[in-house]
Amino acid sequence: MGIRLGDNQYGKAEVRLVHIDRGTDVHRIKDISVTSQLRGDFDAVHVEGDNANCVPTDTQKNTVYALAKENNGVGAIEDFALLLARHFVDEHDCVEGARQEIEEYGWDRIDTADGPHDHSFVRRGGETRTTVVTKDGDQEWVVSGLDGLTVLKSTGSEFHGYPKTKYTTLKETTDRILATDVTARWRYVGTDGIAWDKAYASVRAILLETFATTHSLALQQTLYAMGTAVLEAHPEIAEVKFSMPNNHHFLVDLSPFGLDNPNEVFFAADRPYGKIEATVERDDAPDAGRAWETVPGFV
Ligand SMILES: O=c1[nH]c(=O)c2[nH]c(=O)[nH]c2[nH]1
Repeated sequence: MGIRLGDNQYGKAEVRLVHIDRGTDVHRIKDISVTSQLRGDFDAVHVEGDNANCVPTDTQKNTVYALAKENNGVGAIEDFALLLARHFVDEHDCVEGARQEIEEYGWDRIDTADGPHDHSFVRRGGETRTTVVTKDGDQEWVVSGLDGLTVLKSTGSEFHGYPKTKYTTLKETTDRILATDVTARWRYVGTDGIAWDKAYASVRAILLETFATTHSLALQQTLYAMGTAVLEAHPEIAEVKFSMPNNHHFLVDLSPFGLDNPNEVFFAADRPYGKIEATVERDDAPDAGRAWETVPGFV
């Protein structure tokens, strides 16, 4: 009987780190969650319980904190994830690759009567910035993105012309609310010379601008327009993946109360919701390699 260990990776998940830059009295805060995973020659620990090659997950956690200090802070999460991945692969012969995932939670300065406060902050909405660095030997891939970018337009959205069957009840509309929570992931080509923070701010702004200014005939069309606008402005990005709920707003029937309701009062349903997912990609994009992998072989 032949049984062997297949694909595997291990590490510490959701290492929460807050770094305060106290360089001046105007402090800066960075708030992240790091999930470190190592890949390599780990047969012995799985098969025999021989830990000689098993870099403890506790050490991986400590490394996250120590490198934040030695690096004088986190910087762009893409740079910090690359730093961690390179550190683990360089430090241990048995570590052949790594997957370093970072989520970043934004904080804004509290606006006081005397202006933005030096060292008091308020969490920025439900939005999260993300990155995943995958390293395999000398090869590196960076996939960045955002979760929870909640947007709504109160007009400028239609939906009609779809097939009708005996089960169709949906009314065609030329004026509806369009609302979604954008989850987006974009794959960078290479890692050198990319101004990660600038690129992130630009992609986010393009997503918002395009959502706002596209007259929508379907959420699918809006999604495609958003991805196209990102790729047109960013040659260093090869593809963008989206997952976007269609957060339905149903017009409430107020006729029992003798009231008409010309697109003013809505029931905001939380479920079920449409779930619209697509990749917008360049037809000449370089191969994605292992960029989208979670566990190799599991995708
Ligand atoms: O933008 C939309 N796309 C759909 O696929 C769909 N399906 C649906 O019922 N409403 C909508 N709206």
